[in-house]
Amino acid sequence: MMTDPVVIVGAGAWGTALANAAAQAGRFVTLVARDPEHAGTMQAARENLRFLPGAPLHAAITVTADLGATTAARALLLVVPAQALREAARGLAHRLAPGTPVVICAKGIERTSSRFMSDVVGEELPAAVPAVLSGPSFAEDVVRGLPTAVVLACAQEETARSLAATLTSPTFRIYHGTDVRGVEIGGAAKNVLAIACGIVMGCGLGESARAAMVARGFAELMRFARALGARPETLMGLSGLGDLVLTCGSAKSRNFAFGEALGRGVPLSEASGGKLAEGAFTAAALVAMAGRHGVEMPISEAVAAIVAGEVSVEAAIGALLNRPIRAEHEII
Ligand SMILES: NC(=O)C1=CN([C@@H]2O[C@H](COP(=O)(O)OP(=O)(O)OC[C@H]3O[C@@H](n4cnc5c(N)ncnc54)[C@H](O)[C@@H]3O)[C@@H](O)[C@H]2O)C=CC1
Ligand SMILES: O=C(CO)COP(=O)(O)O
Repeated sequence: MMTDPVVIVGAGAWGTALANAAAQAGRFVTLVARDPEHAGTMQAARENLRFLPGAPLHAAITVTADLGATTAARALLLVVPAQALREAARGLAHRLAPGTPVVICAKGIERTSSRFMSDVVGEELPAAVPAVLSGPSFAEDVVRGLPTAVVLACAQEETARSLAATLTSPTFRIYHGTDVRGVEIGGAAKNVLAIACGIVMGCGLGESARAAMVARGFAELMRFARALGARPETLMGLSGLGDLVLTCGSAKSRNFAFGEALGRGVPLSEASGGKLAEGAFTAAALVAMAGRHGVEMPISEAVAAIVAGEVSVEAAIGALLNRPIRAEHEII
């Protein structure tokens, strides 16, 4: 098992929840916030009042804004929004020891480059060992110690196993694997599909329509993953099916809530309520990548067009409902 300390960069909701989970697993944790004032308040209040109020920080967590703390990391978790991951990784170059595992916890695709998160880390931190953590897990549940299961993938199987063992606990169960691409595709695409499910519910189309959306969304996710060289069984696991079930079924998901607001007619500029809805940024990159690989993703395309303001919710739903009916096995 890897020795301490675990360093977490990004003190939002997920970084805070993961800090508590790692501390529960017996690790000493340094949580690095970008904003010194936020770090100081968290360290003093022993709570993340801004992003995850109501959950006390474990005593084994130290909060700081000093990136120098990352130099001692034996394992580093990168927990910033997907579109900020490159900047955050760049800030760590020249600090990390070669071979340091960097566990990417963001769920998205970089929209300016259409790059997956592991590729961004590969470009910015070429001496690090990239790993990806994903799966059905609301920060609010994890920080309270409710039972959760996620998956951690790294191309080096032994590193995946060791990282998972370092961070796992009876209530935060980390499975491990080597299919980095599959795990990151599941996390990125489910956010886009959760927006679609939110739209369905916000429009009042009903639970049956939502179930159809989950099943057809899963089918397009599988087509995409296969074309990108991921293993289908990865997407049938926690990152993929597991996370679709969670985020397409709960208004606690920020992506779902964003879609639901759009479905209720809230303007695009207000629909997120100031919260992070990763799928809104990832949708266009996902669809562009699918296009380059000749993969049809009609639901994701509809979401991308809606969030780009190119089509109304009503027109997008009408287009989906009027697609030709084909044999189901031809389109899975
Ligand atoms: N909240 C949740 O339940 C879960 C979130 N995630 C993923 O984790 C990622 C982060 O999400 P949350 O923590 O929930 O978002 P959040 O909005 O709660 O917090 C984001 C944090 O990142 C910081 N940040 C932004 N840009 C930065 C930069 N360049 N350098 C350093 N820090 C920076 C912000 O100051 C903030 O502390 C997202 O990709 C999300 O999909 C994954 C699983 C669960
Ligand atoms: O990824 C998550 C749960 O697995 C969190 O979902 P949201 O980002 O939609 O809130």
